[in-house]
Amino acid sequence: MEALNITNLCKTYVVNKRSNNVLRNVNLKIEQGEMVAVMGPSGSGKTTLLYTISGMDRATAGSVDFFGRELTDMKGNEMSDLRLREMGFVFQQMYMLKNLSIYDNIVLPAYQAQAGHHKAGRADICERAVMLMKKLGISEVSENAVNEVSGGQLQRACICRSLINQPKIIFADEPTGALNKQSSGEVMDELNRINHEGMSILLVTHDMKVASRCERVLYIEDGTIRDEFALGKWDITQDMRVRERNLNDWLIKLGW
Ligand SMILES: Nc1ncnc2c1ncn2[C@@H]1O[C@H](COP(=O)(O)OP(=O)(O)OP(=O)(O)O)[C@@H](O)[C@H]1O
Repeated sequence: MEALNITNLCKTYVVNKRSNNVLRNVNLKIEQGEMVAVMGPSGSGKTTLLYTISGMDRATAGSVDFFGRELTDMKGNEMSDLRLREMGFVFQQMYMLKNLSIYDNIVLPAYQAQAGHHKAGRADICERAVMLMKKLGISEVSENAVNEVSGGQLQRACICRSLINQPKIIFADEPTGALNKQSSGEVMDELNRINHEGMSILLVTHDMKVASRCERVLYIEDGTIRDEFALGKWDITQDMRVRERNLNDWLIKLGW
């Protein structure tokens, strides 16, 4: 089944009466369980694509079918609700609330999703958070404040937060952009693991190492998908250097 079917997606920003056609007729399908990277030059529209697909920005034209539902004509509150319950987000700037512990940050979206309902589900939420923190190796910092953990731990906490409502897809915008090489590798190990468990992931990156762990890489230029490269699903037995080399050769041909 397709997680996303995007047809003729356009996004135009108007600033000081000047139009900037940032996305121009983007067509794209993402299968359920796929892990896809978006690369391309700075300003080519990568983040805009992620924001427009996920309804954080309104599309100017075109269609976004998300598991059989059209998103572009959804009302604002309906869209926010769907984002909260069915989409997970991981950003370069981690946007954690500084006055809350790591645990409280992780459970917050689940409490939001429960607002108006009775509190019986709180034990479930706690169980899910504990399980996720264990899985991502951050149990020991669960009560720490946001400024008392490393960048890698913080990003792993953000991944826990993105998963707390059991979404259908994860959107990640430069998830390793603020991390050193080792933490970046650890965060990607987790995203790969989550993907192997069936989660669909669409991520934006400038980093070839990150993209080479994805199944498919899209190259966006001037707001259109110029080309794509199928790497196949990564598994631990494959030589990452070969994937990186193949991806690098393709990117060089595109003038990256
Ligand atoms: N909210 C906005 N209002 C007006 N213009 C915007 C807005 N967001 C992005 N843009 C413009 O859209 C274009 C694409 O921006 P976008 O952030 O999508 O590029 P990108 O490919 O993600 O770039 P980078 O790799 O540098 O992060 C740029 O020209 C940018 O100035």
